[in-house]
Amino acid sequence: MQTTIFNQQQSIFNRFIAEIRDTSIQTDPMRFRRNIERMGEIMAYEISKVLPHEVKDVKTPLGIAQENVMTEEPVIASILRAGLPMHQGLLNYFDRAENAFVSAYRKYNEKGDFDIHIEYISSPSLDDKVVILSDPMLATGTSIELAYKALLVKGKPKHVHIASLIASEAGVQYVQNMFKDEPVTLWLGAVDAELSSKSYIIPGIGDAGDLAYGSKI
Ligand SMILES: O=P(O)(O)OC[C@H]1O[C@H](OP(=O)(O)OP(=O)(O)O)[C@H](O)[C@@H]1O
Ligand SMILES: O=c1cc[nH]c(=O)[nH]1
Ligand SMILES: [Mg+2]
Repeated sequence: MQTTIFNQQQSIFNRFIAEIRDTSIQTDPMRFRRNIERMGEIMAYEISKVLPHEVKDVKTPLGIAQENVMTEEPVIASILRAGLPMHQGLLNYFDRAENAFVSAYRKYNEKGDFDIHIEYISSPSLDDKVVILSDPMLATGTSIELAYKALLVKGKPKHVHIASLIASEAGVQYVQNMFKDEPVTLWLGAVDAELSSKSYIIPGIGDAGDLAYGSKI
């Protein structure tokens, strides 16, 4: 499966990743959300390079220009709630995209184990569409898996681009294995080595949803 890991190259993207990890900067939730949005924008730009393009005539006030432009818009599908700022970043560039949202949250029991619950889905038809499935965190990979399966009720995409900012090695392997026979491309900001006993990414960033929107009860 084609997998791009952004922080393996030098770019301004790495400063944004560093800032969302940094506890002294995480105290500013607006900066946290905006950094995630900015990384969504950069990912949109990189993903756009592999989407179908065609040379079109463009009428200017002084003549005809030929430009190689995208011929179809993706559907941006994001996992609530931490996916919201990244969704906005992707949508800032793919501004004519259709949009889908899936809720997925970890419901913990007394033992500290959790199940992932999907209770909400809102999506256009996905039949034969290019879908960007976005979630800033890919820890075990279960949220991506369940969100994708829930979205299939809305149709079978022709290609899925999975976009995550921080992933764990185990989560990447899980997703690569799950989608090994499917037309899926992975776009990752950084891949961290470990998962904690509570399935948090180490060193990771902590809880992305809480950092963006505050703790929940
Ligand atoms: O790969 P996984 O092990 O499934 O973990 C990743 C998921 O965890 C986070 O959501 P969370 O459940 O914390 O919900 P939230 O966005 O509402 O905080 C994150 O945004 C992913 O959706
Ligand atoms: O490290 C993690 C794992 C899941 N969800 C998060 O927000 N962070
Ligand atoms: Mg969370």
